[in-house]
Amino acid sequence: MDQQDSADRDKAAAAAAAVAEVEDGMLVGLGTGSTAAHAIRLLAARVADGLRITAVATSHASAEQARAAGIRVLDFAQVARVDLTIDGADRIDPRLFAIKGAGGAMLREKIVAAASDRMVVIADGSKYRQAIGDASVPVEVLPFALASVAARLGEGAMLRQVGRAPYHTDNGNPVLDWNVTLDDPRAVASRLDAMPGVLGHGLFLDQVDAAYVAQDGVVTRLEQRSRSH
Ligand SMILES: O=C[C@H](O)[C@H](O)[C@H](O)COP(=O)(O)O
Repeated sequence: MDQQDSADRDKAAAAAAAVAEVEDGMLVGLGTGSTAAHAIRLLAARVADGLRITAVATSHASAEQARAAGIRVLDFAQVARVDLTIDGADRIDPRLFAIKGAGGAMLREKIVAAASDRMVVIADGSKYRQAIGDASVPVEVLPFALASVAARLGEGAMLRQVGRAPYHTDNGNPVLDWNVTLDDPRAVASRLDAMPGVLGHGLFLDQVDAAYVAQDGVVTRLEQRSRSH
């Protein structure tokens, strides 16, 4: 088995562990990305077997996948609370600090995570580090503020592109991938949170309640002991 197959198997194993937490009657938040796609597939299989749930999605792609697989997806704009959200991450560490947004969904993901009683990250072992820090931080910016925010972030900020065109999120906004030192993630997050024109970013420092990380088929659960939403 090549490395990609084994990472994909680990993504599926982590997803299965999280999907096992879903109970009848729950409103489930569906994350975005290749690992979350496994969770949606496995959840749909449980729905086909009789599990009764509703869901909200953090991206158009996840909503489409879920609906096509038979999951009832509500409009999140009408939803105040979510029971359990299952989502991927680009980096996760033992503090349950995460970097998200390689797929551009971090703003909706953070909004849904903040509305969730429990937010669980699922990841293969390649995402796990002793401390987050070697991935750039995606920053979603109001188009009006693009140049001014890029100037404030400095040389480390690169406009995300698809081919030669600027990438746009599901919200219609551009993304700056910011290569920044993360010795003090809270200071970096506070700086971004306070910057006019920044709509959201991929540093998740207070949202993750638990993580399932799978390496070579072995799933490890990391649990945040005290988290108040
Ligand atoms: O914007 C995308 C999300 O934050 C994803 O959950 C994250 O990038 C992980 O994606 P994947 O499971 O495909 O590695």
